[in-house]
Amino acid sequence: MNRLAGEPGDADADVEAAKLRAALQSWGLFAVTGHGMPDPFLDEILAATRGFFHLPPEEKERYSNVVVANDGDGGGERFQTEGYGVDRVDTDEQILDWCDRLYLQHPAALRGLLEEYTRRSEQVFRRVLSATARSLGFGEEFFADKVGERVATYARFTYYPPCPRPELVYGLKPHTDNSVLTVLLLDKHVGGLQLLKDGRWLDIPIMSNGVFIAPVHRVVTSERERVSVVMFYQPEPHKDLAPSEELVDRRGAAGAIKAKDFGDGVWDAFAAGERTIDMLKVKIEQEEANVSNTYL
Ligand SMILES: O=C(O)CCC(=O)C(=O)O
Ligand SMILES: [Fe+2]
Repeated sequence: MNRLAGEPGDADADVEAAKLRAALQSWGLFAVTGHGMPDPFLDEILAATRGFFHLPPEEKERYSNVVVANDGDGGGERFQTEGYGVDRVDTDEQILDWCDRLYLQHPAALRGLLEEYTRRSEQVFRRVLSATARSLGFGEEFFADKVGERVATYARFTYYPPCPRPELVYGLKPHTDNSVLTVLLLDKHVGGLQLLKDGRWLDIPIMSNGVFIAPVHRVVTSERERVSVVMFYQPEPHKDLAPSEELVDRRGAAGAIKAKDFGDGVWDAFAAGERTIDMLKVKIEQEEANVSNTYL
């Protein structure tokens, strides 16, 4: 991490940025070292995560992502993105995942740790973002300006229970994340994360630090339990998502979509097992159709 920082024109930082670019273009994932977060601190986060998921079901249900529906229809239940439980199930055909999640709500035991982790991993995120811009020959603020000062950070804790038939079910089905960058804190003892590269699924070896992910990935189950803590970084909700003019020859048909609209739809893509980028293309086309209809 430290080597990525440098004044404009700093040759060492340029060399590191070029390595970063190569990693992002070929793999979309890399291990982060030198981030300054001590191992005991990261261990504590993983232990607290495991501790939460080991609580009796009735304790965890206090954070449930299924809540009473206040839709005036006389009761019923409704899924909300936040909270503890399995992901939303839309159809009988949907591929289910062998995991429990805790998203955006944080029990007291995790809160303090998460605040500290949020502060420190945002520094990692910002440094990588600047280096990414640098590696493409832009000023360090190039992407940071697009993301905004108050980056939206979503923390997700995932528990993969021991699975007696790992050959039958994924921990998490193949997907891409919808974040600018994802910082992933991996279980130190049990692997399972796999990455799709040139049509083949490759195991990501266990590393003691976080990694960043952009490509299609999935998690396989095993007979041992596993946890992970994921931080998704997204632009401020009012920001436009669009290809940077500097990065495309011609803007062509690609339009913009609000970061919020994109984020709101990501569950649909995940539940359907679709790539987020494909969904983004469809959304942009729809938005453009709506705009042109307005002017007809
Ligand atoms: O648990 C992992 O290693 C990956 C989790 C993940 O890909 C996600 O939550 O989007
Ligand atoms: Fe993911």
